Amino acid sequence: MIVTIDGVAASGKSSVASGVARALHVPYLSSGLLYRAATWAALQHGLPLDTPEAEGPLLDLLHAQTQAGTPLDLRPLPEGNQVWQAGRDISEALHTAEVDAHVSAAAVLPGLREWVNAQLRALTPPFLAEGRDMGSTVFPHADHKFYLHASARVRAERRVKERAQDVDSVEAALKLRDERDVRQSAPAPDAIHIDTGSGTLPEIIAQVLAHLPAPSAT
Ligand SMILES: Nc1ncnc2c1ncn2[C@@H]1O[C@H](COP(=O)(O)OP(=O)(O)O)[C@@H](O)[C@H]1O
Ligand SMILES: Nc1ccn([C@@H]2O[C@H](COP(=O)(O)OP(=O)(O)O)[C@@H](O)[C@H]2O)c(=O)n1
Repeated sequence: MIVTIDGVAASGKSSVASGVARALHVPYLSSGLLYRAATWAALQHGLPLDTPEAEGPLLDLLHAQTQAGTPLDLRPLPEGNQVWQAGRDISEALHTAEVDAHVSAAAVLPGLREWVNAQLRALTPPFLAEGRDMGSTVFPHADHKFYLHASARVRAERRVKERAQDVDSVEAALKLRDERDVRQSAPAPDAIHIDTGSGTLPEIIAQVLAHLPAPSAT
């Protein structure tokens, strides 16, 4: 079984995916964390991301890291995905305002989208996958699809607890990222839409689970 959970920035995708995945005893995959990791690697190496010409050097860097035995390694832990590189957990560095500000530029590069999608499609179901285009593009034949949304203010008020910024600037940054991500963020036509502003996290997880078959006893 494949379940996709897509939605706008800070709509609750990874928290909901984690709760559902734990209830079902299956892994969840955070596609956004891979986009963030590639962006972080580019920033570390001083690679520009804001032009179409950025794609070649970025893919070369990712390829070279793989060849050197130090690839960006997504670990789909149920309590929260991590990315490791060269024996180090780099996950914390991926959720900074700097990565937030550059990731959408990287995510428009078609070669980077292929790099992410190939890694996700190489995995064996059952799993949940969360991001923007999991249900529309990457796993169009998924068994169950969800699309999460909430007002920009609600999302900013939640995210501000994770960033050292004020709520107005977090809201402005979220809206800007939504605009920049609009191309890959169209909901799959068969996705069930859920407003995560209208309930607590356990309630939203229960709402998703109500649409899914009960987990097997084994
Ligand atoms: N009802 C809710 N549904 C989803 N997330 C919620 C809810 N209430 C609070 N949150 C919080 O919102 C924040 C953003 O959620 P997150 O899972 O990081 O979103 P995304 O993966 O879409 O960026 C998290 O701190 C999460 O715990
Ligand atoms: N399937 C996906 C997932 C993320 N992304 C990109 O990766 C960025 C970070 O995604 P994320 O899911 O970690 O972001 P949040 O919603 O958690 O803030 C997004 O702003 C998009 O630019 C994408 O293009 N396609």
